[in-house]
Amino acid sequence: MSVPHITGVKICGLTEEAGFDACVEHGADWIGFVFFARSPRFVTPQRAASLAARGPGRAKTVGLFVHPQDEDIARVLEHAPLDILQIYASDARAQDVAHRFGLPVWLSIPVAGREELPTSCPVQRLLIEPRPPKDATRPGGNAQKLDWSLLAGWAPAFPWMLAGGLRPDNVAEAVGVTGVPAVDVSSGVESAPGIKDPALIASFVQNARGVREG
Ligand SMILES: O=C(O)c1ccccc1NCC(=O)[C@H](O)[C@H](O)COP(=O)(O)O
Repeated sequence: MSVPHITGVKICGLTEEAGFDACVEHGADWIGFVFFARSPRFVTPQRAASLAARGPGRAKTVGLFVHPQDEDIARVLEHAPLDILQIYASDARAQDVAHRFGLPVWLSIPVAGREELPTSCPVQRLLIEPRPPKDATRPGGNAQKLDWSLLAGWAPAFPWMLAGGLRPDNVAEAVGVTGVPAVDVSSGVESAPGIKDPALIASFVQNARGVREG
């Protein structure tokens, strides 16, 4: 008998209580805080700490950093209890961060074609997402969808996650087409940039998981 595999769900870019509480209530696996100042989802380390203190339930907290210096990460960790560091950086820098901070590191990999899919994982998990538009002001969180057909039949031996343009109404198809073990969403569960909608969070988690449950 095969054991049902449940899709992991990360909700990224929490800034306020209602959204945070909805992630906990609906059983998100990971809750992300964005420490990139030019993002509408930016939170201070103190704000992230105060949200996390509400009790993340079974969820783990993920801190997102863009090409961080060690001091940037250390300053956040002084206040906010992060379980995982998600970074935009080179493979070597990501490994360096993992060694320095002793925390699992997830590395974002922008992809535009099948030839860019990674063949190995230098850290604990890779986040596969689309390359940002040329005029983007941030490398992720742009509600831009990857061509999922690039991932059909891709079955790496390492942990990975799909991000970019996912929404409650397309996540089941994304999981079905790609077979991805975990998904990441930000814009698709927002009522306005930086403001999460609890009802969209509920639907997203349910639809992401529905593909493989039951
Ligand atoms: O969200 C941001 O503002 C952001 C800023 C800088 C780097 C990354 C950022 N977001 C990354 C993510 O939240 C995830 O990759 C997300 O699932 C994809 O975003 P979206 O397409 O908005 O769902």
